[in-house]
Amino acid sequence: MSALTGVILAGGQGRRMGGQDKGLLLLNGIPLYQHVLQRLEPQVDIVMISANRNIDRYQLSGCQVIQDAITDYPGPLGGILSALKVIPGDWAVFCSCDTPAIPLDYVHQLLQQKGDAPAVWVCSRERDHPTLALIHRCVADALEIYLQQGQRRLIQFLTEQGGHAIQLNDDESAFRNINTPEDLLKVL
Ligand SMILES: Nc1nc2c(ncn2[C@@H]2O[C@H](COP(=O)(O)OP(=O)(O)OP(=O)(O)O)[C@@H](O)[C@H]2O)c(=O)[nH]1
Repeated sequence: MSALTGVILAGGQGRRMGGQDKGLLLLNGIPLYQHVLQRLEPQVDIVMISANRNIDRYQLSGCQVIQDAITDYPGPLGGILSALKVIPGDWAVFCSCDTPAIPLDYVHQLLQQKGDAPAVWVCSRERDHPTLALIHRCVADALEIYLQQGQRRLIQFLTEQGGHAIQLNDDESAFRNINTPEDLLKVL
């Protein structure tokens, strides 16, 4: 397999967080995206960060920062498309910047169980987590058309491409994501 790139999705608007850049919020004194970076880095060959503001702060991590080609906050699929266009290998594995306790083997589990699918994503016992996804760059052209049509639904797109969910049985706390100030207080 060619180089596997991990991509931290940190390009959202954070409306439920009052418009703050969620990836830079401090959890135990460390920016949220750094928690993800620490857990993702050992699982992949390269890490890139998908961000649309505070680029210089994300660059301090030493990772390449990719900005969305579509500029009006197209949602996670916009970050996924921009990343698929620049990764050096065939596959990228994605993770939201707001999920600081991702399993240390989720990439391994996705790789082991993907079969021939061009895209797989995590589901836990409770729900789907489509921003924890392993995606082949062959879907990039179809994704560009999907976004040009104004469509934004991640699971729908991945399913149309022949993708499927893979269930991981880790404790639900591994998949907890932080969307609101209350969520942040709960994990502090
Ligand atoms: N590159 C990129 N990433 C995004 C975009 N929108 C969301 N994301 C990322 O995708 C993940 C899930 O995003 P959400 O929590 O649904 O959206 P959000 O904009 O961060 O927050 P809300 O505005 O409160 O929904 C987060 O890691 C976001 O940073 C976008 O337009 N571009």
